Amino acid sequence: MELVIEHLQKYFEGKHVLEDIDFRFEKGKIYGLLGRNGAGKTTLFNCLNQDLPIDQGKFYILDGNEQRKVTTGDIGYVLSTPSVPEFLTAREFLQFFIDINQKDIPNVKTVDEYFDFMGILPEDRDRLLKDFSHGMKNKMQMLINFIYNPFILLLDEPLTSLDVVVADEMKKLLRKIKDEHILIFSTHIMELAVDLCDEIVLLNHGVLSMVSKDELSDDEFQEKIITLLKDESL
Ligand SMILES: Nc1ncnc2c1ncn2[C@@H]1O[C@H](COP(=O)(O)OP(=O)(O)OP(=O)(O)O)[C@@H](O)[C@H]1O
Repeated sequence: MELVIEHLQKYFEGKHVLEDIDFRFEKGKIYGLLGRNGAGKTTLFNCLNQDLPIDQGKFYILDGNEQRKVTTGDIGYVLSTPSVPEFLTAREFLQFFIDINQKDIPNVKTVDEYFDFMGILPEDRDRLLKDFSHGMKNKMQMLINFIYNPFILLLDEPLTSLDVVVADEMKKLLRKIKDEHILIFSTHIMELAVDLCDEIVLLNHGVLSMVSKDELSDDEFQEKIITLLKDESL
């Protein structure tokens, strides 16, 4: 299965942010999306998640020879600024999420099993989410996405605010689930992208392009990416 994007364009008040996104994301891979500040990574995610209307082009899922629309159930989106209902406790939020999505969640576990899985401490489980740190809110967001298990997961700088232990667990988890998913991961941390991702994709001047690693070492590959981003910004 593939996520196919054809000639997608997005403007904001005359600013042409996404000029011609034409790309195929394949199941079974983690894609690292790199681009300079303001390149349009979040805008692309918002378009794919159908939070923003696109101005031109289309995107769809290709399953064998069958094309089908991307539905909201196909996509999970972990935002860089986590958005959680602050007036609920972690337990209330998770229970509510499970209740309303029960029919779409295979092998539902107990709320505490999910908290254990995500490393959310017992003393935090009944606290209001408004008192959670940025990283803890991020963990809650990641958790509901892992539970819902959408085919495509868009991750907008998700590991940046997690502590090193959780970030490492998340990396392992992403590697574990990648065979059945398309994972697109935006980050400014080059080492993370090179370490975690199967493919590096650059967004620059409104266009996506894949960077081939060839026979390069990790260090040489990182140099190549920086050079490309610098050159293309001229
Ligand atoms: N709702 C909006 N209205 C107007 N302009 C917007 C809107 N959202 C984004 N933009 C503009 O689109 C461009 C791309 O923004 P976007 O947030 O997608 O970039 P990014 O690659 O995610 O950046 P960063 O790496 O800094 O987070 C920027 O110039 C931004 O100002």
